[in-house]
Parts: sequence; C-alpha cells; structure tokens
Amino acid sequence: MKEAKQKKNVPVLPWMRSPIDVSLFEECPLHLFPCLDPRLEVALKNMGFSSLFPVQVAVWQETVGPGAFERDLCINSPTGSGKTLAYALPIVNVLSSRAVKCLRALVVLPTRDLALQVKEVFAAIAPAVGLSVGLAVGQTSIADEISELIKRPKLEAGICYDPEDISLELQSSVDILVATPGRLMDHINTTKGFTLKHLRYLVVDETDRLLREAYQSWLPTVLQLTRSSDESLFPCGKTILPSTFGSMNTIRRCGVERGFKGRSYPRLVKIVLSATLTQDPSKLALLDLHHPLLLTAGQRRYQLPEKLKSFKLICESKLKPLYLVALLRDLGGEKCIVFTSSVESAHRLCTLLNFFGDLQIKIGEYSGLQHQRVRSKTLEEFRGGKIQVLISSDGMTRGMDVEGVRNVINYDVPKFIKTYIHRAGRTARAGQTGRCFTLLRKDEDKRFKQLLQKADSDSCPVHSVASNSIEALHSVYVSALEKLKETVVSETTRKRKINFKSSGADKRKQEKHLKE
Ligand SMILES: Nc1ncnc2c1ncn2[C@@H]1O[C@H](COP(=O)(O)OP(=O)(O)OP(=O)(O)O)[C@@H](O)[C@H]1O
Repeated sequence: MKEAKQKKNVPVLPWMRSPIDVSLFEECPLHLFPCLDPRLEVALKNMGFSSLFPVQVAVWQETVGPGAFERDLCINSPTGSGKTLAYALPIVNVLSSRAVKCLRALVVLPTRDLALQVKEVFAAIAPAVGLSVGLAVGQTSIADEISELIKRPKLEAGICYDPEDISLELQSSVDILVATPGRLMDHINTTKGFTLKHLRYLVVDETDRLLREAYQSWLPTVLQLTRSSDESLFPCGKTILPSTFGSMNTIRRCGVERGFKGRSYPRLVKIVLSATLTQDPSKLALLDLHHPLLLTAGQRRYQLPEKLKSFKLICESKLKPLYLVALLRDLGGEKCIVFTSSVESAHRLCTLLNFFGDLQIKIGEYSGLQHQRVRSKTLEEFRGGKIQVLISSDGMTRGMDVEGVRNVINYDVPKFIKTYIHRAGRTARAGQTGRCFTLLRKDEDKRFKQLLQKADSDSCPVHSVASNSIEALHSVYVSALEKLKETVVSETTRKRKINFKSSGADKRKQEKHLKE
C-alpha cells in the first residue's frame, strides 16, 4: 500500500507536461503528404494504404517535417494506431538519399515474433528506395545471421592480404537492423565487422517492457558505443586516412548548437514508443534523451482504441471453462485470442478445450512454455486462419498484429490496467471495431471497474450466455476434465523422467571430468 502511494507521488518530468496531442492531427491522404519520396508512396499504395494515420502525420512533422529530427521523440499512442510505420517511414525516407551502405538505423524489440513483424514493415518500404533491412533475433544460426549482415570483401587470388586490413573492410550488408537485445549483444560482442559507429537512429519499441529488463545491459552498451569519444573529436591518423580499400567514418563532433550542451553531433536520434509509456524519471533517464518531445493521444495517460467495446461475463470460478466454450460458440469461429494469467494455465486450458470434441473451432496454444519454432508455426496458422482461437499467456502478445482478430477474451482478469490495454489492443486495430470480454467472479467486479476507470472507461456491460447452453455442456465438460487430469499426470511423469535422465547425464559428465 505504502509502495503504491509512493509510486503515485513520483513527479512527472517537466517536458512530459506539455505534449503534442496526436489526436488533433487528421489522417492525411498519401498524395497530399509533404516531402514523401514518390517511390515510398508507391510502396505504401502496394501495401494497401491510401492515407497516413494521425500518429504517423504527427511524427513526420517532427522528423522529416519542420522538426527535422532535432529532438528525441517519446510516443505514447494507443495500440493499433500505427506506431510502427510512424517511425519506419521517416527513417526510410531520410536514409533514401544515403550514398554508402552502412548500419544507420537500429530498432530494438523485446521478442522475436515482434521483431519479425516490424522487419516486415521495413521490408515492405525500404527496398523501394534501395535500402536493405536485416534481422538479428536468433531465428537462424549466428553464422547464417552474420552472412546476412556482414559483407566480406572480394579478394583477388594470388595476393597476400594483411588480415588486419581485411577485417577493417568488412562492411554492413544492411542499412537498417531490427533486433532483439540478446542477439544484438551477441553481434556487438563477437561479430567481426559489426559496428554501431555510423548509427544515426535508435528506436526502442515497447519501451516500458524493454526498460523493465536489463537484457545484458544492451542499452548502456549501445549508448556507449554511439557516444562521441576523444578519438572521434581528434581523430588520429589511422581514422582520417582511408585504408587501402577506402574506409569511412561517422565522426561525431561536439555540437555547439543551442540545446546540445556538449553532446556529440551528428547525434544519435532516439525514438521510443509504447501504448503505455512509462513516466518514471529514473527509467526514462536510462535512455539519455536529447531535448525530448512527448507525443500522446489526448489528455489521458492510458487509452483504449476508439472502436473497442468492453464486456464482462460474471460466473463462478469452476464454471469458467463452460462460459468460455459457450462464448466461443456464440462468436461462431471469429478470430479470437484468449488470455490466461500464466503459461501453465494457457497450456491446461488449451488441452482442456481440445477435449471438448465437436467445437468445430481450431484452437492453438501460444506461450513462452513452447519452443520458438512451435510458437511461430502456431502464429502463422492463426494469421492464415487455420487456427481460429489462440490461447495465450501475456508475455508474448505485446504489439502482436494479426489481421482480423475480432475478439479478445480475458479468461483470467488482468491485474494491471497496462495488461488490459495490451491484451485488448490485439483487436480494434487500425480503426477497426473489436470486442474485449472479461470473465469475472462476482467478488472481482469492483476491482475490475476501478481498473477500467484508469483508462477512463466506464462502459463495460454484462454479456450473458444462455444458461441452457451452459447446462448442455456439463457432461462433455466432466469427461474433458477427466482426460485433462490423465494428460497432466502423464506429462508430469514424462517431465520427471527427462529431468532425471538429464541430471544423470550431468552427474556422469561430472564424474568423468573428476577422473580426468
Ligand atoms: N496508414 C495506414 N493505413 C492503413 N493501415 C495502417 C496504416 N498504418 C498502419 N496500418 C495498420 O495498422 C495496424 C496497426 O499498426 P501497428 O502494428 O504499427 O500498431 P501499433 O500502434 O504499433 O500497435 P501496438 O501498440 O499494439 O504495437 C497494422 O495492421 C498496420 O498494417
């Protein structure tokens, strides 16, 4: 209680008190958009976009427009409002005139699936202006990733080269890199030729999530590597003189311009975003923002998508699976994501539902318990419509953008408003309508109301399911529960065996090691 009070009293940083209100901007048709490279206009049309969303217009103003990337941007805009293109478009537009290929923009995301999603957006526009986009997420082996990211010089046969010179001439194959923190650190620490010294743009997407976890200190490392050093202020002969192959340096000089206060220039421009951006000064300080500007939609800190409708279903705990099945039947196979409070309950619920027999809905599990390969396959099938219902834990779903998700169901009530926002935000995206249903016990209702009020949402009518459809499901439920129990027992035994075998192997290894 005391801690909660203290949190409320954390002062809001002065620059956060006068944000730019994104909701005052209007959608802008592509042909009226100022300074947009015509090749990008074509690429956007090929994506099926005819205009740009308010947040995209507002960010453009502060980047390519009059703002000219002079300030770092903190963007707090609702889920599904188009934040990805809001940063991808200006970065690609501005880099379209670059002469030499090197890594100039880095986008960091907390999960692999999210990084893949963002890479797709860049890949849809960047090639139109001759830019390449890379991915560093650990989806393939590090060797494969390196060969995608780093270009080796073509060496002439018969000539003896100094290995030092060759390593200097390894070049980036990509202009823009989308990465998860772990793999990014692997490349920083071990990949020859991987350098951030030409980096001009750093995007930290899902900022609050990325700042919550240190992920091998990726942020201080990136900031350190892109900061001006004495060497770049007074470059020594080695860096001034081009090597045999003509190496290139981005020299960050200390700026004397107003507001730069001795910071290096050209500086690293930062864009940080979330639908629930943190206001915590100590967290924001980690980003070392330059003259930051906040862009936010409206006056409220937390916002739900405009066309989202929230509903609640009040039922006893033990009847929750029956209410869920009845609801899924009512939704008639529409694409839907069901959220549980943990990876274990997602697994159990998915197993149970699949024992219900003739639901005529394909249900898939999507959680951190699974191997990445399995998870990616499930997501692909969900995108393609092969699976209609995804049972998911929270960890993996931030930012996930799947077309046609009409409904979100909170099987377990979210504890925090941020969780509600990110879960509900998987529907009602890009101006579409969507519904979020929450299953509640009676005694949870009051807390849930208070939770929704934090997003200024008072409207959450009760959605009822026919009591006869609940009764009709009873006998199937009992047998499904029996099968679930058997499955849980056999899974636990299997796990124990695997653990026993692996600990035995570890012991044998240790003994062998001691003998040696
Ligand atoms: N100008 C546009 N016209 C039409 N659709 C768009 C436009 N910009 C983005 N979209 C679509 O809107 C959807 C949401 O975009 P995006 O994933 O960038 O949202 P977001 O604000 O990052 O959401 P979240 O906070 O959940 O990550 C995507 O399907 C995207 O293709």
